[in-house]
Amino acid sequence: MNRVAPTGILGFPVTPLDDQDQVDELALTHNIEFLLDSGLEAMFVACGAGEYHSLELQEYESLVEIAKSVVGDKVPLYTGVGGNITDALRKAEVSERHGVDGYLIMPPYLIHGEQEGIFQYFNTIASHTDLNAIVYHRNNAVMQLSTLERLARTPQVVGFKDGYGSMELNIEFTQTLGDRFSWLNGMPMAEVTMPAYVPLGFKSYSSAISNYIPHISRKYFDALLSNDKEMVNDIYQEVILPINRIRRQGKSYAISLIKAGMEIVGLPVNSSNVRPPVTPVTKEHYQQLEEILKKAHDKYPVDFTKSL
Ligand SMILES: O=C([O-])C(=O)C[C@H](O)[C@@H](O)C(=O)[O-]
Repeated sequence: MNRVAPTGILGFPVTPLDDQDQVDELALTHNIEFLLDSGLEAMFVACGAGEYHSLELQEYESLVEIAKSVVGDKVPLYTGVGGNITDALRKAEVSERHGVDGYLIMPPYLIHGEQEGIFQYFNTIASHTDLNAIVYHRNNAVMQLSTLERLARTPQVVGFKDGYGSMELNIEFTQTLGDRFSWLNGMPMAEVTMPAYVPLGFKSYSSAISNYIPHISRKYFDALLSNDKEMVNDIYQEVILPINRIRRQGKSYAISLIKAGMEIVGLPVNSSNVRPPVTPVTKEHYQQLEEILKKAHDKYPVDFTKSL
């Protein structure tokens, strides 16, 4: 097992649902192919953006199976596990059976734990299979350094994904644990905070907007890495900030705004089809996103150039 977490722009495909609330498998295949063709460096299926919270085991398994058949060995494939720990262990087994590279361990369901409990939660799931594991640091799974240091002794744990946003903790972690982990930015619309994360050694991020404008995510990340401040600023002002202003206005826009963006650019997703408590984007926000994307495509037409 290659004990290295993926770096670069990480794709988090949504789970397309049809009008009968069934997973639209053809659409999922198409969308993953689109992300691969756009040069994303890894695929994370059935995670937050993939409506993990609402998937039953059979649906989960078919998502993993489809993703594996499309992704093959082209890029690393990760799944989401977490929530209810018993359920997470079953999903970890499914992931292993289908030969994926690893899983992202999302926070426990609802309950808050002490640091010992958070350690046990992550460690139990990470050591349950031989797959790589990335721990998702956010909400009710916020760690102190000593907890992360303990997890560093578990070989399966290859990555730390921050969705909490404490720069103090991030600096403490990266300074102390350095190369032991790959550091992933998993903040809401991670492009927004990536300029602050790159200097700390975060070499990758989960990108919601890469589901519909992957070429702009790429241009932005390349500009960040090459210190092209003008390009970073242009894309920030023209695309990232305006989309994020909409994103902040909807509690479930981490999912439904992605589906809206995909529908607007012509990908096979019905943005009204989401599962509660997620709600679709309002008409007003949908139209605002349409305008932003139109301008963005005029200024940054699609090209499939992968960074070297
Ligand atoms: O678990 C997940 O789906 C993610 O972390 C990806 C999201 O797109 C996240 O980066 C966000 O909320 O923008």
